Amino acid sequence: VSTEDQKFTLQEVLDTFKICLSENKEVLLEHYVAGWRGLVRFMNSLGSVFSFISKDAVSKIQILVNLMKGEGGANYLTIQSMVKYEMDNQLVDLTKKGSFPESGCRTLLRLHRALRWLELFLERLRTSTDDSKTSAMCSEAYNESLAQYHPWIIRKAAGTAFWYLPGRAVFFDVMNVGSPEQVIHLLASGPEQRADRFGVAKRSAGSGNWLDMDTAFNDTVFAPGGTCARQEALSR
Ligand SMILES: CCCCCCCC/C=C\CCCCCCCC(=O)N[C@@H](COP(=O)(O)O)[C@H](O)/C=C/CCCCCCCCCCCCC
Repeated sequence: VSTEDQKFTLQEVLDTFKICLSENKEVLLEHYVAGWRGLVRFMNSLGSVFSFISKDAVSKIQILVNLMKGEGGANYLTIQSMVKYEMDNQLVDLTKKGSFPESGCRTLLRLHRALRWLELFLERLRTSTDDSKTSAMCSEAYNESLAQYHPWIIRKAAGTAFWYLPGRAVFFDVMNVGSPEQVIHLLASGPEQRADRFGVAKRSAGSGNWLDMDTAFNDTVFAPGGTCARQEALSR
């Protein structure tokens, strides 16, 4: 049995995100990428109807891996060093069809927004009941997060794929953490604990969500002032 085929648990994936955070509170890209690989394995185990979604995640993971392994790899140890390097060297595309569609900043922001969807979805799963519909939970979480960044055609395709999601019991099963009660217990840790778990905690008091990368970018990476414009540009 190859490593790829071995059973994996949600706990392991969450732990991988947890160790993203270095002692000096920087986010280690290597572990962030490893966490994403775990999520892709979950997605792949849910059926081929989601392959267009996992393919996009995989290609974005690959962009980060290529940057980490490339000539400038030393600059891609942490999110903070990556953003500094790309901003200092004008490697970030600031227009919709810019020169750097595969910048680390742009790519990571998109992946990180997807983690916001996951946060919202897992919270719904935690508070759901036996007869709750995963398609509705998924769709609500999507509409509250990623949908605002996606064009109509992607929203439509995502909405269609959600109808093919397995039921709540299957989700609990693939998490591989034990009984439904144990799953709920795992998911029950408060937002602050989850922040640590995913390793991308908010940095400043008063900011919003634990996975609000836009805030994290603001607080930790971009120089004070003028940050909104830069974020806007990255969002395109
Ligand atoms: C045991 C827990 C179960 C959960 C298992 C799933 C875990 C996976 C976590 C997240 C998956 C979402 C990955 C999607 C990345 C999307 C990044 C993105 O926004 N890409 C778009 C923009 O990119 P650029 O064109 O600007 O480069 C791109 O256009 C998107 C293309 C694909 C469609 C994305 C639809 C997203 C749906 C999110 C819900 C995922 C449901 C997965 C099924 C469980």
